[in-house]
Amino acid sequence: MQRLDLRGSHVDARELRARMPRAEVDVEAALAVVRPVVDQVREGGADAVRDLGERFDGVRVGALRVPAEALTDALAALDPAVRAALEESIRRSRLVHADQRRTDVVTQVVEGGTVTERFVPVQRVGLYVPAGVAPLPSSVVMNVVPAQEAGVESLAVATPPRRGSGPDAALPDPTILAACALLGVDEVYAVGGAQAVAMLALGAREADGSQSCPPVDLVTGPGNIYVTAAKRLLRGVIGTDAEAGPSEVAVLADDTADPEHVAADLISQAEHGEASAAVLVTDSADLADAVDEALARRVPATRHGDRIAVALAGPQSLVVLVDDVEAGLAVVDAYGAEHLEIQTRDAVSVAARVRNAGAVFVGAYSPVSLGDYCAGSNHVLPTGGTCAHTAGLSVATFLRGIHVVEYSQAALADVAPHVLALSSAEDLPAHGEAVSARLP
Ligand SMILES: NC(=O)c1ccc[n+]([C@@H]2O[C@H](COP(=O)([O-])OP(=O)(O)OC[C@H]3O[C@@H](n4cnc5c(N)ncnc54)[C@H](O)[C@@H]3O)[C@@H](O)[C@H]2O)c1
Ligand SMILES: N[C@H](CO)Cc1c[nH]c[nH+]1
Repeated sequence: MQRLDLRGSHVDARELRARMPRAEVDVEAALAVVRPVVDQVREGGADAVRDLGERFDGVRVGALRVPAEALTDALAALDPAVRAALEESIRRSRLVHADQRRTDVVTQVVEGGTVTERFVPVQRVGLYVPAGVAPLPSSVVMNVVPAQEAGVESLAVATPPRRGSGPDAALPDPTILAACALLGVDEVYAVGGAQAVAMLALGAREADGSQSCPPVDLVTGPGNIYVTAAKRLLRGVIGTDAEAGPSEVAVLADDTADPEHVAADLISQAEHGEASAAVLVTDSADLADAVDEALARRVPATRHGDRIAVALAGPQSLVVLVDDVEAGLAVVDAYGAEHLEIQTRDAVSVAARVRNAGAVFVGAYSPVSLGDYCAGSNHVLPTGGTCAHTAGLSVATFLRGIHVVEYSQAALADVAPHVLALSSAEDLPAHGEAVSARLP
């Protein structure tokens, strides 16, 4: 990996941010691809979705919605070890997400005047599950469990169809289907990429006028640049979660870290694809050298070594040398990684001081891939530095807090002079008149 040596230099947060590279993800170019895709789905409905699937996934899907038997067959055929793993992942995820449920909050503002924040689930949501480079059944769990725990009534999963011409071609990956079945999800569409986001957002009708996919209110889930660009383009028509694009890991480590662990963790996220980012921030040049040596050994030996090597050699991946862990904290905060590992002395207190990260993994035995599958935490996390303003997927993503205001006449009369003063300050007297009309 390339090196950035910040030792001895005092760089402020803004400059640090500018010097920490990201993958060269050209969202503008992706938007140019995605805009006509969205227009085509808007105008052509279900047939347009089929045409786009044929173009981008190399397979023409008949029924966009996966038949119920395909879901039950996939579950019946699921490898028992994978089934047990998915069940454990679901169980842990439910524990964490059930604790995120919100109860209504009633605030007595004055005698006779209350404001209640009532948490209401989004009615219908679309959950995107990636399957381009690799099918991600774990992303079914990460999308569906928080939506279910929030109490969402209607949820639809969209995921790309498989290429080829065998009996299962044009159906999604069978483990993804089995995960949906395990979670009781029966509305699954064999549609991927930007056309999936457009179909979920706009709905898709068949040529005979029947509704193939009713539109949703919110689309969540990770995906590649086209999925991300479509979510950005359709925001407003639908709500969206964070931009969960190409995976990233940053490791803040000192000389107590095990270089084999660090190398294995950097490789694990680089495995997602050539645009993935792996960053090591350390005050130990010896550790940096040992990690480089471990990478040189491990990358060629692992199954997806080719794409990992591209990701690690890319401008988005690097080793940053700093004076001490304090300076390292400033670097990782400026970078704002999707996943941040703390492998230092006193990792718990270092982790407690992190301000920007999608999720933080503390100490030697909390590798990022534990969070990908079975920690109980959510793996749909903000990338590209968007953790500075947006959190990863949780029950809160699927809830809206609605304020319910209830004042008595006396409580209204009490505050009326203030309302009248503000309405006249804003030159909106009718606002004030709506209050005075109620008072004797
Ligand atoms: N941040 C997170 O929380 C998180 C979690 C899991 C995965 N991820 C990321 O999600 C991404 C998944 O991407 P993926 O590609 O494997 O799967 P994907 O399902 O997101 O994308 C595949 C789809 O992209 C469309 N597509 C492919 N090439 C296209 C082109 N040239 N023009 C238009 N559309 C095209 C196709 O329709 C295909 O079905 C990875 O980058 C991974 O790192 C992120
Ligand atoms: N690392 C991904 C989040 O960036 C999540 C994932 C799914 N499968 C494996 N990993």
